[in-house]
Amino acid sequence: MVAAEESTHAGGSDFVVVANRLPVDLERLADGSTRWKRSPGGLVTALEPILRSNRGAWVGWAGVADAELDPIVQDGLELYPVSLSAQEIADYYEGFSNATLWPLYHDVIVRPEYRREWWNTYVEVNRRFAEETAKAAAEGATVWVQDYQLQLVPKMLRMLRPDLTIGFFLHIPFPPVELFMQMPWRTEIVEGLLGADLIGFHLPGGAQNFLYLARRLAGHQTSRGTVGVRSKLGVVQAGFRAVRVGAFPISIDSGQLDEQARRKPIRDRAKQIRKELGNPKHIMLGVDRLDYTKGIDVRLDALLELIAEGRVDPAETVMVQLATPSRERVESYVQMRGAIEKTVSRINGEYAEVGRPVVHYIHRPIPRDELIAFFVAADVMLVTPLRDGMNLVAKEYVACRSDLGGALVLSEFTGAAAELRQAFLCNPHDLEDVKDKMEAALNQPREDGRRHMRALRRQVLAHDVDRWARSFLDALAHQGAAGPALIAPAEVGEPE
Ligand SMILES: O=P(O)(O)OC[C@H]1O[C@H](O[C@H]2O[C@H](CO)[C@@H](O)[C@H](O)[C@H]2O)[C@H](O)[C@@H](O)[C@@H]1O
Ligand SMILES: Cc1cn([C@@H]2O[C@H](COP(=O)(O)OP(=O)(O)O)[C@@H](O)[C@H]2O)c(=O)[nH]c1=O
Repeated sequence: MVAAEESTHAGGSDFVVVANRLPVDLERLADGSTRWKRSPGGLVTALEPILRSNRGAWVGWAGVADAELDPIVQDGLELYPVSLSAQEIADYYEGFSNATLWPLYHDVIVRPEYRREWWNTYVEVNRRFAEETAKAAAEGATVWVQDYQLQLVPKMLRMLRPDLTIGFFLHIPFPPVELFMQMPWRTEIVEGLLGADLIGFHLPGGAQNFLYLARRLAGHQTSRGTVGVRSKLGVVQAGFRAVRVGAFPISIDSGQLDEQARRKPIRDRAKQIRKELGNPKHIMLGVDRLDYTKGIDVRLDALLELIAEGRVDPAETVMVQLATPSRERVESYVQMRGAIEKTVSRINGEYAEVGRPVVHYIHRPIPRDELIAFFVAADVMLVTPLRDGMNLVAKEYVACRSDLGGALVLSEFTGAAAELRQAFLCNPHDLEDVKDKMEAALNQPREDGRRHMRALRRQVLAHDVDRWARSFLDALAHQGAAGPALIAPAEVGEPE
């Protein structure tokens, strides 16, 4: 860990976001030139508008190896690039972040690998992020550290810069205690997070799990009672410091998306998409990073069986799967891509006609406007993750449907399912349930669909990303002391 004596001088930013990635990736082109492109994933979707409205700075990796870049202002955002070598990307990003933490925190859908060399690099890289942040932040600044790649940064940063107010938000699920206990460096991670003043999770269950671990692994007293949504924060009494723990479900800029989706060029493009797909009766849509957590295989298997059983007619139904490439050098991702592409070929091999595929599969990032047009065009949106922290795509689909058309099939194992109760909720581990919900969504009477979509939209439009950020940052700004009712580590018991 970083020694307090190494303290760096304060920088100029009063509000600093620290995330593994910058909101833009540096792309090296074949002719040797470079350009910036939008980074993948929902974290960037959510945080970019917040940073813009707070006029803050963003510390993160530029997405390529060995890029020694000076701080830059890019499209109005102040960016502080952190350089990673090819070996660090392999050990810290692909290794510890995405082959250890990612599967462990997503219910061990694939087996996490525990390797000391990955852990050592994770510590080193977290230290570098803490040091870069210490340079960027002004005296007394607020720093908001993001996600599982940077769980040690809060403690390291506090040692460097005790003057800062530090928040941490976890964008992926925090696992059940019995799974987290597998982690060889479990105590270091809990203590790393406890360097923050406020730790946020999407759901109360994650916050509750963390409180239990703070008692059991770090030996601290914690508050009693259940954590609420944006209310009833939990407290860990870490020495003289009270660290607060809460649930803050993330969202999207729903008002802006609603407005964009109403524009004529988008609506025209949506009509054109329908036409290009052969004006089928039903369009089903999936939009995901190509990740094994997303359940793309589940929806393809369900479609295959529905067609085979005569419950879906391939002559009048198409599925579009937009799949952004993701973590392509991690072995489990390579395997999953092979399996998904095989199923796409099988469905098309068995049921497509010349010029009329049943599944349209696109494996490249889709520009924002095009994505919105797909949301407007789709009759049924398929969101079937085996586990997902939130899933912004589900909320984006709803925000784009001011026409009250469309239907959402949504896995119960997403954070979004806690809010979007009027969706066709399904258990992705139960293929018959997924099939039933897909069939029901395809055949939903129009008036029922309009009623469901109206209720879904009420939720998404009232709970936007601004509300998420405000509720977290307000709680961070108003630190309170721990109440009298604390549970001592000796009373550790079972997780609530
Ligand atoms: O940076 P990558 O490795 O390419 O991955 C992209 C992002 O994926 C994850 O997103 C999560 O955050 C979303 C917003 O809170 C949430 O809706 C989703 O459920 C999560 O999976 C990851 O957590 C980010 O750090 C990555 O940038
Ligand atoms: C496929 C695709 C997606 N997007 C955008 O990316 C994010 C995804 O966020 P979500 O929370 O659903 O999941 P992860 O963070 O990836 O785990 C969402 O805003 C999509 O609209 C995109 O811009 N382009 C794409 O091709």
